[in-house]
Amino acid sequence: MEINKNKYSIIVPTYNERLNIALLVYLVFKHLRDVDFEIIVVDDGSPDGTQEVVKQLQQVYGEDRILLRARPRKLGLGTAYVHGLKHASGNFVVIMDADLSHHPKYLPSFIRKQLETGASIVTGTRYVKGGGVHGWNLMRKLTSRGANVLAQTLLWPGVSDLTGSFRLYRKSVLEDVISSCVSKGYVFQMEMIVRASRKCYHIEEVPITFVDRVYGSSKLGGSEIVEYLKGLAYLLVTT
Ligand SMILES: Nc1nc2c(ncn2[C@@H]2O[C@H](COP(=O)(O)OP(=O)(O)O[C@H]3O[C@H](CO)[C@@H](O)[C@H](O)[C@@H]3O)[C@@H](O)[C@H]2O)c(=O)[nH]1
Ligand SMILES: [Mg+2]
Repeated sequence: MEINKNKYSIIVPTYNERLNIALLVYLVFKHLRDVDFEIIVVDDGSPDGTQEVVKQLQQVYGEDRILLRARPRKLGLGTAYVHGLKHASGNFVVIMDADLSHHPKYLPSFIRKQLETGASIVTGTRYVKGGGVHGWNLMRKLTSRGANVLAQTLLWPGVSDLTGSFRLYRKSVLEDVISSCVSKGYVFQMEMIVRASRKCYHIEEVPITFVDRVYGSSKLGGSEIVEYLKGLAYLLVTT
């Protein structure tokens, strides 16, 4: 097999993920053995001491492998990615959640898919054969499905999972797409992929199973849903 000379910057936004972050880091190292990567944790001043755990992980794995790029307070998921990206030294960037809903075991399939196809974006999808969701209640399932069906019908971007955030990007592409995004919260995932599709970037998908978190709770609230609907309307008129 050809040697993979790419470097992958894995951006992990955290807000109160003290109980998850160490396991996540351990699993990333376990599943990415022959790959050059760094993990960039963007913590928004978590009151639970997430940053203390990250500092301990830096002692174990090295400050060149685990980067802590904190912000003073909770400033939203979309802007956390923008912040992490500024510090990324890889030519590819992976974005994933800290709470193990995005399992690091899928990382090799994202990388393989990109190498095989030369895609600019590989997005994890729950909504094709081989993918799925575990552990969500009916309300949350309906919210996710509804959000996807709505955006799918109105914006037809040609991607099956618009709101998922487990993705691999060519860094230059992420920089380009991110600079045209206006949303700050969860709606960001949808805006990103719609804009990328409008810009005709090569997007591939890999199936993933999203398993609901064991520790802590979701930060997705009602206000995020309102923001999502606003974002959808905005994209509808502007793209
Ligand atoms: N730095 C930072 N991190 C945040 C913030 N809000 C959430 N996070 C982090 O972002 C990740 C996802 O947050 P969750 O609260 O666990 O989201 P979820 O409800 O499980 O939603 C997931 O699935 C959605 C699709 O159904 C996705 O849209 C969403 O991005 C996420 O992957 C976690 O690592 C969490 O700590 C924030 O304001 N700032
Ligand atoms: Mg989660």
